[in-house]
Amino acid sequence: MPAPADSRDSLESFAVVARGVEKSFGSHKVLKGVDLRVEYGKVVCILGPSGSGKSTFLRCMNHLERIEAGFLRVGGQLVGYRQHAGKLYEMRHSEVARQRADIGMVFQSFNLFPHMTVLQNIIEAPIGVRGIPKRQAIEEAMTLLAKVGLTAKADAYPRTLSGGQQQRVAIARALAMRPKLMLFDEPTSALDPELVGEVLAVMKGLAAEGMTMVVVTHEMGFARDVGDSVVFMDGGVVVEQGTPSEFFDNPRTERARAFLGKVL
Ligand SMILES: Nc1ncnc2c1ncn2[C@@H]1O[C@H](COP(=O)(O)OP(=O)(O)OP(=O)(O)O)[C@@H](O)[C@H]1O
Repeated sequence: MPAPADSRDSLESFAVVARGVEKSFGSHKVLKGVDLRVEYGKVVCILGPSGSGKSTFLRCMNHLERIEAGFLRVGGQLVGYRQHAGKLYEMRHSEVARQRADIGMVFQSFNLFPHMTVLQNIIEAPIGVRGIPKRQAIEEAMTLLAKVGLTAKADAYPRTLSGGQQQRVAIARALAMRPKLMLFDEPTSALDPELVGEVLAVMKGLAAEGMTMVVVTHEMGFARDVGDSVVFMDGGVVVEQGTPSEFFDNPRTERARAFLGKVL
């Protein structure tokens, strides 16, 4: 059970505050006390070797994984837990759903509904979860499709789209919920190399608009060019956090130097 929140970290000025987050799968401790702060309007890129716990940590941010120690706040609210009379209680499913509505998530594998058109994929949650009138949801979806360059594909089914197009739809679908925070879990890892650029360009546009973004990525160029800060994870902890130039040009730890030596 996570420890009760520390009042110093309940600052609303941070989009995300994590302190001492721990998570195990069986006897395998994957997160061993992760600390992180993300300011509103910033792009934080999480880098690190395979198996270092990056995706697990990201999934904790919207309670897709339940943390076991430490605490995690998004938008000033504890993720997945409610505090009452000094005790913590895990949220009911409906409360978690309400909390997740403010947090957009884009996965490596797109996860579009195959039996729905692009437009239906985008309007489903705004109508069903947010209660937005259908006409308005369609108008907003078309604006988002224009933003990701896919106006012409509104009536297409996902299977007829390239991976890059499907991922751009997935981004539009997440944005349709008007999230305050966007989480990206290796959004280009499943794409053919020639399709990576179109997805990164959409993400770069979002960053320029001031969207708060946490991005787990193996795209070092994106982290360097678009990230406001880079978080380097290894062995279930944050080993370094700094500006991209601090990290890429002057890594402080041997572990970061070894990682960069392999990926650059
Ligand atoms: N649901 C799960 N059940 C059991 N083990 C898991 C589960 N999810 C992740 N793991 C394990 O936790 C460890 C960290 O996985 P995670 O996906 O967070 O790493 P990562 O840093 O994102 O790696 P990659 O860059 O390869 O995606 C790995 O050893 C993985 O096998």
